Amino acid sequence: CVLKASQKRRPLSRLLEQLLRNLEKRDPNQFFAWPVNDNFAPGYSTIIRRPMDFSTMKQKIDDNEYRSLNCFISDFKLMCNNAMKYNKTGTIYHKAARRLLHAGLKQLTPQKLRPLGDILT
Ligand SMILES: COc1ccc(C(=O)NC2CCC2)cc1-c1cc(C(C)=O)n2cccnc12
Repeated sequence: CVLKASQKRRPLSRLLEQLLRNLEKRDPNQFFAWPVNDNFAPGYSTIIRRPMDFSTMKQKIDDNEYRSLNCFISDFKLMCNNAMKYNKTGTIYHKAARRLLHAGLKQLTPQKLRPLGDILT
């Protein structure tokens, strides 16, 4: 059947949605699913200038804000680094962020992405 214009997704958007779903699986506690709330993280919005979370990344995909895979990867790194900056070493959030960053970047290596073909060029 012919896809309606609204259903037509850019190849990059379809790829990024797939990558996002795989990254979200590495966050079973959903610590990174939504923006961090200052009520649960005192002073968060003064310490972290550029907050990022998976729901915001999903919105940016839907709004076609990512011009490249690298921009997407930068937001993923920003999200993890924010958590390692705000939360002290040894906390569940710092450990979760380090684990998520490590596992996520392994999924985003050129070797893993090359099979996806020329979408990335
Ligand atoms: C969307 O953010 C969250 C959502 C849920 C939870 C959560 O379920 N925390 C329970 C585990 C012990 C309390 C924590 C967070 C959370 C993430 C973070 C991050 C990512 O820094 N955070 C920092 C301080 C306090 N809470 C959090």
